[in-house]
Amino acid sequence: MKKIVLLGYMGCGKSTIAQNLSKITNIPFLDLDKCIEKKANLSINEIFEKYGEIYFRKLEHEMFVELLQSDENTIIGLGGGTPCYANNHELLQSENVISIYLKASIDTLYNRLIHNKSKRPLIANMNEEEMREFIAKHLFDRSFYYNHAQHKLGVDGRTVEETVNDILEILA
Ligand SMILES: Nc1ncnc2c1ncn2[C@@H]1O[C@H](COP(=O)(O)OP(=O)(O)OP(=O)(O)O)[C@@H](O)[C@H]1O
Ligand SMILES: O=C(O)C1=C[C@@H](O)[C@@H](O)[C@H](O)C1
Ligand SMILES: [Mg+2]
Repeated sequence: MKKIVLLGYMGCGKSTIAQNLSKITNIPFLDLDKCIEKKANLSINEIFEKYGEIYFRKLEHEMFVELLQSDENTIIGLGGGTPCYANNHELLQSENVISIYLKASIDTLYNRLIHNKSKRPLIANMNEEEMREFIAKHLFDRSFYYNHAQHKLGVDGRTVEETVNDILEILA
């Protein structure tokens, strides 16, 4: 069964794009962060606070493998860090997977995340200057893993509809 896997940095639009793609294609969408929250019965913030990031990464890997093994066609929106831990980046190239990196610039990410950081524990407590520098360095470190995706789509200046259409072209 095919899995359409969307990946990229926090705020690149994985959840938003996946929801819209799901409506058009009628393929169910599963958000990895939400699946982890449901299984743990805790928010991502609570998992980080109570058990730490390493434990979160373990749950994240297990849930990613579980979602890939289901025998349904699904759209999976990864967490921002998912490809960068365990061997998750290798799973992006599995046979039944179509993986798509939603590639956003530092400016796009900063402008989106500055208004929307409270539910993202890695940046929740940063001021504006710290956040810009953090995103720049972090994106650089993570790009190696994101670039294991089979397809890359630039999302700067693109509307949700345009990006969804770009994905439909990849799937055609
Ligand atoms: N053209 C666009 N495409 C996608 N999202 C957009 C766009 N313009 C604005 N946004 C907004 O960017 C924000 C971040 O998007 P979203 O939460 O989908 O990102 P994410 O990649 O799922 O982040 P996270 O990894 O933290 O879950 C949302 O508030 C969304 O509405
Ligand atoms: O970029 C990251 O490492 C994260 C992104 C979010 O989707 C969550 O998975 C969590 O907040 C960690
Ligand atoms: Mg999301």
